[in-house]
Amino acid sequence: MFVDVIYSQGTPEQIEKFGKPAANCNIIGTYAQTEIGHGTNVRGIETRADYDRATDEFVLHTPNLQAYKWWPGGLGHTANHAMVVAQLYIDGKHHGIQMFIVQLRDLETHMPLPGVDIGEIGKKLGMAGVNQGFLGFKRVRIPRTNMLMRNAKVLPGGKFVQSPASRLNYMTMVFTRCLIVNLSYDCLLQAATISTRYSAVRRQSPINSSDPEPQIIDHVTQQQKLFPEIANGIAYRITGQHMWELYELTLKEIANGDYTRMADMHIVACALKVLSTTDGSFGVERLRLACGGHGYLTSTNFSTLYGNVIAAYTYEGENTVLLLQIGRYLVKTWTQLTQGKKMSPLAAYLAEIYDKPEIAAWNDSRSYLVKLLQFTAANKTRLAFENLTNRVNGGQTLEEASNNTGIELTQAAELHGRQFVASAFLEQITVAKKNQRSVALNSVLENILELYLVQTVLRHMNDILRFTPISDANLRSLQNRLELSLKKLRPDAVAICDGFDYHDRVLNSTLGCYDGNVYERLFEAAKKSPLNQKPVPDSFEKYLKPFLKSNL
Ligand SMILES: CCCCCCCCCCCCC/C=C/C(=O)SCCNC(=O)CCNC(=O)[C@H](O)C(C)(C)COP(=O)(O)OP(=O)(O)OC[C@H]1O[C@@H](n2cnc3c(N)ncnc32)[C@H](O)[C@@H]1OP(=O)(O)O
Ligand SMILES: Cc1cc2nc3c(=O)[nH]c(=O)nc-3n(C[C@H](O)[C@H](O)[C@H](O)COP(=O)(O)OP(=O)(O)OC[C@H]3O[C@@H](n4cnc5c(N)ncnc54)[C@H](O)[C@@H]3O)c2cc1C
Repeated sequence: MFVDVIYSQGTPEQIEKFGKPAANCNIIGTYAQTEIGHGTNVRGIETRADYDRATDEFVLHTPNLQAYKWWPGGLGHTANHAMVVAQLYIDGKHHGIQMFIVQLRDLETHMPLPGVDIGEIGKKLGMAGVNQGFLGFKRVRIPRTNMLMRNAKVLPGGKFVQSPASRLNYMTMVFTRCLIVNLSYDCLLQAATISTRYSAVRRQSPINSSDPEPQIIDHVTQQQKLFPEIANGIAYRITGQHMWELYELTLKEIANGDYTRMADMHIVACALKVLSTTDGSFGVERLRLACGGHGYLTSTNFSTLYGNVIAAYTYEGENTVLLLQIGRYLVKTWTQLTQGKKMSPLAAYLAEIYDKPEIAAWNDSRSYLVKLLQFTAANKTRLAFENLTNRVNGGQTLEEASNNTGIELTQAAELHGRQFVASAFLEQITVAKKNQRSVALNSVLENILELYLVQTVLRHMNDILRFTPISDANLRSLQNRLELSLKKLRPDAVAICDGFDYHDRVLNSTLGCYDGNVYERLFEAAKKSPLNQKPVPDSFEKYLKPFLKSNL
């Protein structure tokens, strides 16, 4: 984030002075925005940067404990620089949040510089490899030229020049949200590889009592735990590529002074970050649970994967807050529809359904499943819009009405995200089929798409049933399609996971190794336990023996 924000929002001189050394790891920076008192509400942060005209410097100051930077990765003991997000004041006048490059530690001794109070924030649920830190400033001075000034500027003498687009300084958060989609599917597909390989090795509970114990992967309920997660991970891998293409296009247009795509890019990044971390977190846990007791051992590495992905549910925009951002966008879009305004491509489906508010008769096509999700998302948006409007008409401010409509707004937002992923996945697979020479690969990918769409529609059936005339026969056909797609995926499941090509060292799991020797690896890992280094632990003489002899 430190490198990205300099390259995307720094001047050429700042890129030369800080960006290149940071990219080369000659300096190590962190992105210090969150404070102990504020994370979501960026505009509420309290660290100050006051411009001193006499010395042409900024004075960075932490006015109180709540203003201490808290959480930035690497800040505790690794970084020697930080991109500090602070409120800018010139002659006491507030000019919003800006970004300031601050050196924190001596480059030779790594000692904190004068006025810098810095340290580590303590043990976490996961991400043991990252030292999160705290940071307080006592009137630390930095040159004026250390404020990122590609967009907003402070000229010598203190004249402030406004950024051409107010949210440009949020673009690094958008970039990181896109990165997090990669992180989420990566964790999910690693967990799917571990759990699928283990399910092909583990034998348990004969299906016919006269038969030998089958591989647990042949229990259909086990397939229902594993295969939808493989489909989810591939869905985010493929739609994530589409998201990155949008991101690169947005950057190109920003470089040409065109900021119009930023709003849609923000919403796409919010949607995919929320859905991929939500599905990634619950998917890793479901895959762990699919391994029975052994899944509870840390040697399986599920806890590391879970710790990594569940953190991303919160950081870079807590998921509920990002859903509310999408909800805000949906209400704004629906308002524009009532005013007859033109829609951007991201909202084209809303315009289509607004103009033609009935859904076509059921058919078994995959595109119909996408239509079901779009129709439901549009009607959830309509309902939220109507209830919010009634609240405003009843005298509430727009903000109060939005808060009171928050539940429906987040539900509409999730469905907006689901239809985005479903339609992008369908589109990408359709394109891939045309370009693909391998018929076998086509049928595997098509079956994964089928599984993804059917399970997503079944997951949201309570909302779909509210707005569409789905019959019992239609529901039965969906259940049959689910069971058929699981059955079709069964012979390819292990090969698909092998195709993700995770090395044993990366999976780092006693259950997920390529050779499938799980019991030997479980036992080998147990033997390495410190508690097994001698037959009688020290605690026997110290505690257990006196306990056994005592008369409680
Ligand atoms: C093998 C693969 C490996 C990959 C490895 C990848 C690893 C990745 C690891 C990443 C590690 C990251 C570690 C974590 C870092 C952090 O957490 S950094 C801190 C992150 N903090 C946040 O994200 C804070 C979240 N809060 C916000 O973003 C904002 O406060 C808000 C919620 C968006 C609200 O902002 P505010 O300024 O109050 O705006 P609003 O009043 O709500 O809306 C005003 C308009 O602005 C529009 N808008 C908001 N944000 C953006 C944006 N980013 N871009 C464009 N536009 C934006 C918003 O839509 C409103 O528009 P209108 O409705 O038209 O007015
Ligand atoms: C592992 C990890 C690494 C991190 N790394 C960094 C980093 O490198 N740099 C950095 O700057 N920060 C970092 N963060 C901080 C992270 O960005 C914040 O934790 C995150 O933005 C959430 O803010 P918060 O913690 O203040 O939670 P809060 O915003 O206080 O959220 C608490 C609850 O309040 C709710 N809430 C908040 N606002 C609203 C609203 N408007 N409407 C409805 N509900 C709301 C939330 O939904 C949530 O349920 C990291 C955090 C973690 C966990």
